[in-house]
Amino acid sequence: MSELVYFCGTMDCGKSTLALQIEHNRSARGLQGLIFTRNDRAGAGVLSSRLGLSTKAVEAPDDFDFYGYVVGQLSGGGRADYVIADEAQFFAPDQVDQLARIVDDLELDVFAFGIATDFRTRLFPGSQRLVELADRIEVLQVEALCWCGARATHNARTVDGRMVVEGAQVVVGDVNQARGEVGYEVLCRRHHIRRMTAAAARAAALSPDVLPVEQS
Ligand SMILES: Nc1ncnc2c1ncn2[C@@H]1O[C@H](COP(=O)(O)OP(=O)(O)O)[C@@H](O)[C@H]1O
Ligand SMILES: Cc1cn([C@H]2C[C@H](O)[C@@H](COP(=O)(O)O)O2)c(=O)[nH]c1=O
Repeated sequence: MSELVYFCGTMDCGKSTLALQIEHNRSARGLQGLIFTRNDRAGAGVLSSRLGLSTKAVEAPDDFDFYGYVVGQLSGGGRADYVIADEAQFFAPDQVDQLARIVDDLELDVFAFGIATDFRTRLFPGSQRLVELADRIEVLQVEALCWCGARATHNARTVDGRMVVEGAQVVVGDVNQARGEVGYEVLCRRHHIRRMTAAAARAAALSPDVLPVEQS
């Protein structure tokens, strides 16, 4: 039975790496997949992982018809044994419906990868639809960690090093960005709610308010 599987986790937890591994293992056995992505940091038409691996992919903008594309491939004599879709949080809800239709009508497995929530802890529309429609939701095994050592469950956005909670939902970027740029940091819920990034925690630890009082 074919499945729509949604692999989700925070930024930097290994989703794209897993997508590349699934692709590698299946193509090593002679299967042929269709690989889609949207807004990968490495540029259009690329699925890339921070481990340095990447592969070519079909860029899927907002008006892209996943179902139509796969049907076009198959009816044109092409092969498609499975589908991989990275950065799925950026897909429109209708596009996630198309992915489900690929599973149900064309009987192909679809493996979708993406973060669930944005920098304000709100679900992306595409992620919400994946939660609603997926046969299976898999949370990645390798945990990204908050600076405090707890499992990171949320994505924070920083501007010039400070955590922000207002702004456009979509801003392509990365963790560990230089000062002055929009960046991201993964945090546990406790520290996301307190807006306590690693830099803020360091600053608080150095603050005179928390230094021990000298004994006279
Ligand atoms: N130099 C490194 N050595 C080992 N593992 C690394 C290194 N750099 C990144 N990684 C691993 O890659 C993960 C990020 O993988 P990636 O597929 O790019 O994440 P995602 O797609 O979820 O944002 C990190 O959590 C870490 O486990
Ligand atoms: C939290 C958050 C993230 N993004 C962007 C930043 C990155 O370009 C991607 C996530 O990619 P990754 O491979 O999972 O690291 O999403 C965004 O646009 N808005 C957000 O709120």
